[in-house]
Amino acid sequence: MKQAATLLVVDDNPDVLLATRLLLKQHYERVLTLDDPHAIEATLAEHAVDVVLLDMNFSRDAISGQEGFYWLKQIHALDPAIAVILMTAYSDVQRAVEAIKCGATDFLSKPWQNEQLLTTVATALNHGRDKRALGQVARRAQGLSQVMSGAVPNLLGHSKAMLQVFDIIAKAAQTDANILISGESGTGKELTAHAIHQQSLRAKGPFIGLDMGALSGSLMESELFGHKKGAFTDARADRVGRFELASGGTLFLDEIGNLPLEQQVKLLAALQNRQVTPVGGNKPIHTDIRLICATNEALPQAVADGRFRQDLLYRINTIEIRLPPLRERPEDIELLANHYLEHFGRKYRRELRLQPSQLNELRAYPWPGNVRELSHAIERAVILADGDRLDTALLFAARSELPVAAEVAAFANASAPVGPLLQDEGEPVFDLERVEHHTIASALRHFQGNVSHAAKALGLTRGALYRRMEKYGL
Ligand SMILES: Nc1ncnc2c1ncn2[C@@H]1O[C@H](COP(=O)(O)OP(=O)(O)OP(=O)(O)O)[C@@H](O)[C@H]1O
Repeated sequence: MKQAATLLVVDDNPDVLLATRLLLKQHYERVLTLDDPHAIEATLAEHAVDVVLLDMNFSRDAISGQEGFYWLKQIHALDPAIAVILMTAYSDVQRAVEAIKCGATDFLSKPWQNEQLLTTVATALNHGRDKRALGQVARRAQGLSQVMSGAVPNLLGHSKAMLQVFDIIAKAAQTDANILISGESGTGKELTAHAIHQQSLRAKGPFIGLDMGALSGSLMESELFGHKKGAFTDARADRVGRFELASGGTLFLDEIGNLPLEQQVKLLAALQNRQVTPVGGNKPIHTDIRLICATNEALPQAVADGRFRQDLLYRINTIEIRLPPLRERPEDIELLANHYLEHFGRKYRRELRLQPSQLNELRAYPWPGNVRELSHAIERAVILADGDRLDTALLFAARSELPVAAEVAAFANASAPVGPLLQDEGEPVFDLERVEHHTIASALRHFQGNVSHAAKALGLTRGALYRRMEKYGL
């Protein structure tokens, strides 16, 4: 049986090309030949070549062998993992050593025995594959260290609604089905995606996330599929895309509703064909991922509005998990609040307890920012607590800072001038930080805790808004 490999023979002697091709064709799936080394670049761009057999002497400079060295360097500049065997009729040990030092995998002197040629090609092929695999591991490791975060907290809850969620997670985790997680901001969609990955057969593989709310369309494409050096102005080196990084594991696409239509087509094709082509490249890369998407908007509505492709929605929502907002599961508040109290108590070395009346207030509050808001509220109250008691006012500090309706209305209408923030006595506030804090709180309140929408209205990326929310404890 022929081996799946592509070989390229470059020699300006047509007899050598014919003889080599006839011999190698019996053993390898594809054998390409070139009589002019200037065509090497175009050939390598078109085909994934594993081994090049390269003549050392072309007509320009028939005996020194320098031309062979020149083309060897050119090949490795295009793809350092290609195995190159140099061939010459003027063999000597000195040149063999030089060729290997310059990166050739092996050296072959003409005329050769067929057996000798086949053994050299087979060895070079293995060598090239090892080198390619090592390169991929190194590139993936580099990419992974950039996108993987640290330990992930557990998904907590004992309400009926959350028990149902845990049940779906356990069942879905055992399959490779695509999963769509929906829910308001801060309900734990990302945490749920981690939980699925950790319980799945891919748990030992990578978990790679990408927030579609934080990137522009073209950047998203390059992040998803990778890019080749020179594909666009800032592409100074090849970049591995998240699809490739997630191979063997899980790819988590947050805020999938923000993916522009043009990129939706490409994502659909990547999922259907199980391969991606980096931006500026032409060689598809096979991928093996489980896809989990998250959204805090109703995608069927986005489909009805013509903003989201129906075929893509069907492809990504084989299993749907809806995370209930915290206000629909007040039974979970005590568990979560005590969890965060202990967590932040340890972090800030404070021993604090919640009073039953405080718990009742926590249960009654609607938590538009869901679990994220609850955790921030507890963290702030722990930091600012006096003695061993939590101050109820501190727990709800964010609530008391929420803006009045008139300002929300002004904010909602972008064309209406928003007047200065007024203190109680009617004096304008010129403290930028306070104004920023107030405006962000207004936006979040107006969009009912939807971070993406608030970020868009504020002209910030979701990442930038989250950083400010952390800063102001929102
Ligand atoms: N059930 C839960 N148990 C413990 N922590 C939770 C739970 N749900 C959410 N959290 C915490 O709340 C915060 C927000 O969670 P996460 O980022 O998963 O929410 P999200 O729905 O993906 O939010 P967004 O849509 O804004 O990205 C995180 O700190 C997370 O650890």
